[in-house]
Order: sequence, then C-alpha cells, then structure tokens
Amino acid sequence: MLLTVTDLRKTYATADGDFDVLRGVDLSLDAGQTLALTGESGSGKSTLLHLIGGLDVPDGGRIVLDGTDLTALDDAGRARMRRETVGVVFQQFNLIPSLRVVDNIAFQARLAGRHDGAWCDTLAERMGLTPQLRKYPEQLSGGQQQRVAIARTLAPRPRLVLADEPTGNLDEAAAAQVLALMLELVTDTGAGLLMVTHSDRLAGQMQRRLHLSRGVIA
Ligand SMILES: Nc1ncnc2c1ncn2[C@@H]1O[C@H](COP(=O)(O)OP(=O)(O)OP(=O)(O)O)[C@@H](O)[C@H]1O
Repeated sequence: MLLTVTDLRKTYATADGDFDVLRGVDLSLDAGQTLALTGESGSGKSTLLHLIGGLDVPDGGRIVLDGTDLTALDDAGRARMRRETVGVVFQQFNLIPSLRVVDNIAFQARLAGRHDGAWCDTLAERMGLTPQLRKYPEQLSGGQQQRVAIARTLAPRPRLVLADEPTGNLDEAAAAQVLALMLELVTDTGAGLLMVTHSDRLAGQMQRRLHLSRGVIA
C-alpha cells in the first residue's frame, strides 16, 4: 500500500474554542490508483491533504507513506518526504515569474536533485507546452500555466501526487482536459493521486471516490 491513513485527528484552537476538524479519518491508496476526495466546504479536505503532505502535523492517528510513518518524523524528516516522495498541485499555479517555462518545469526536480531533461521534455510535449518553453508564465493562458504547474509537480517523479482543486481556475472543458492529461501521466509513472474536487464530473474521471463529512470518511 502506498498510503495508509489511520484514525487521523486534527483540532484547531479558535476564538470560540476547540474545533475538531478531522475526527478519525481512515483511508488508503495503492500505487497507480487515483482517488477523488469530495466533501462540503469546510469539511476538512485541505486540512487532510496538508497533513498527508507533511505540511502540518495531526493531533492523533497515523500516516504511513511509502513504508515510512510520517507521524514519527521530525520537521526535517517531513521536509525530506515532501521533497522526495510527494508532489503537490494547488489551485493557485505558484509559478516563478522570473523563470522561463522550461525552468519552471525543472525547478522542483532540480531542488530534489533528480533533474531529468528528457523526462521534462516528455512532460512538456504531453502537456502541449513545447511551443511555450522559452516563454515566461505571464505570457501564458491560465490553462497553460496550470499545465506547467502540473508538469513541474510530476518532473521529480513523486510517488504520491496530492492535488487540491488543481483545475479550479479553469472552465469546465479546460478542467476536464487538463485532468485527463494529469491522470494519464500519473498512471504512466505508477504514482498514486489523491485529488480534492467539488466537481462530480471530475470525480467521475477518477478510479475511486471518498466523501468527507463531519470529520470522518462517510
Ligand atoms: N489554521 C486554522 N485555524 C483554525 N481553523 C482552521 C484553520 N484552517 C482551517 N480551519 C477551519 O477548519 C475547517 C476545515 O478547513 P479546510 O480548509 O480543511 O476545509 P475544506 O474542506 O478544504 O474547505 P473548502 O472546500 O472550502 O476549501 C474550516 O471550518 C476552517 O475554517
């Protein structure tokens, strides 16, 4: 199993007292699997993704990723997992404005010490970005920028891809097209994909689907 989440709990301290956002979440994901995570606004989907991505720490439960218990790692260990095992795509593209597309795509892989020029070229080609490689992000459309962000995430060949509404800024046709490309590439690399979405149509493109409600998987 690539990812096993067991009895995961997270409580936020707020002005109105403690708020138990995750109250014992269980889920698992195999390598090569795609899983959609749905749930109403505020149900804790982003919180769950942040915990699995090692960006925040839970208050209880376990996350085992690629054989490593994330909850037993210190900050440095989690940072290493983020760099070496996990790729994250957010709704905001977060491209680096001063870098050409070609260097944006390679950025994360270079940081991880795993740059592979041929694989970056393949990603660019599959994403239809070859004519844009010398351009800067501001010269691209929103859909093109999102494809650059996805290529950048896949360049270091992460074992697990976490995506939070990755096509939320695109119209429905563009979103479906970008997701189809992402699913193809993720499946080809044998990674697992966990994607948060509000769209039934996009969730329907994935192999499995889970719904988060009242802090647990319904
Ligand atoms: N750092 C924080 N401190 C306090 N409360 C928080 C914090 N982060 C999130 N929350 C609260 O926790 C709940 C879950 O937030 P989260 O962003 O995980 O939900 P979500 O399901 O991703 O929502 P959406 O679909 O609207 O993005 C919300 O009620 C939010 O206000």
